[in-house]
Amino acid sequence: MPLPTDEKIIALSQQLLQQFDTIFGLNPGFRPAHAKGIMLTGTFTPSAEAATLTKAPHISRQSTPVTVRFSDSTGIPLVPDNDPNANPRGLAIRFNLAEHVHTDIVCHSTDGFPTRTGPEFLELLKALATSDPKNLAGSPLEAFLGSHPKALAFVQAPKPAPSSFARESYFGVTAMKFTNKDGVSWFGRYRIVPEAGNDHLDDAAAAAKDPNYLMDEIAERVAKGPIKFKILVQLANDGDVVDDATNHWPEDRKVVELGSFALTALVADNAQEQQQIIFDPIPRVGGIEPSDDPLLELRAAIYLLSGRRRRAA
Ligand code: HEM
Repeated sequence: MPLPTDEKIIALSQQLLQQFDTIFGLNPGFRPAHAKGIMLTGTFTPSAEAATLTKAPHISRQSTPVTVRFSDSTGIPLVPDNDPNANPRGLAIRFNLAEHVHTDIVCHSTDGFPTRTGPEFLELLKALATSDPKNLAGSPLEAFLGSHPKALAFVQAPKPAPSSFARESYFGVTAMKFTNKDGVSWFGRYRIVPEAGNDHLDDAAAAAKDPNYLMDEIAERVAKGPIKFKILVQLANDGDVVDDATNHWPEDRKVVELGSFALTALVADNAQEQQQIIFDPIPRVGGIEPSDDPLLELRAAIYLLSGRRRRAA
């Protein structure tokens, strides 16, 4: 996971990290976003049709060990799981191909993102830091959302709390370019879908939950049996915009099943492993390349810089 050499990306990454620190405070050893989480291990099995889409190594093997991290939003390590700001939830998946060789998927539970670029996202964070969410009239946040309809749509999109991390769907949001062994390529976006089905709580039911209900529930669930998800890829048609995380493709687009994974255990030394692992939004594996979406290289730099800081804490 190399750091980009582009100094503008590094400078913007540092500014974004600083802005998260301003909003959530400094919490050494924790992530500045998606701070509260839990890690599990399991196995990925490719589908029969996956090889038509990509020649990636985890698709040509019978199975691959995976490590996943479920998380709440915000940079607050003790955010209550039933705090409305804990949405969207995060899911990061690592396919362990060999010792120190891996490829990741990083996704969250809302299908989209508020801004197309990093500088715009920084503007949004700055507006957030200088506005009172309970009194938006005349605030910088109101001005930003008023002039950025996609950001407004993201903020207004329903984000109900799930009854379990295992009853939520997660979206890759940024498109990837998949290439099969014949050299044929498609752009696609990941969708991670729970075998148990989606199940969301209404506000009253969420408010009545324990502040640690999601972390506790997933530990209890995995002790009883495997937790399964399908990994799907929604494919772009020719002409669809493939470099803009705020742009949705119509629901009639073809969806291919890449495979499924079953989680079977909690990671031992969970807190220590969470501090160590740094997920990478860029796949860095043959057969799956990043699209030109400007968020990808920026996020790869930020997650690495942030992860180094976390490890050193
Ligand atoms: C400019 C856009 C974005 C910025 C600045 C940003 C920032 C961050 C930062 C600073 C972290 C902590 C990384 C670490 O310390 O390891 C993080 C983690 C995370 N982000 Fe983003 N993010 C962005 C876009 C996205 C998008 C589009 C998604 C969903 C597709 C997403 C999902 C996640 C998830 C799931 C994690 C937790 C990963 C883990 O468990 O280690 N982020 N983000």
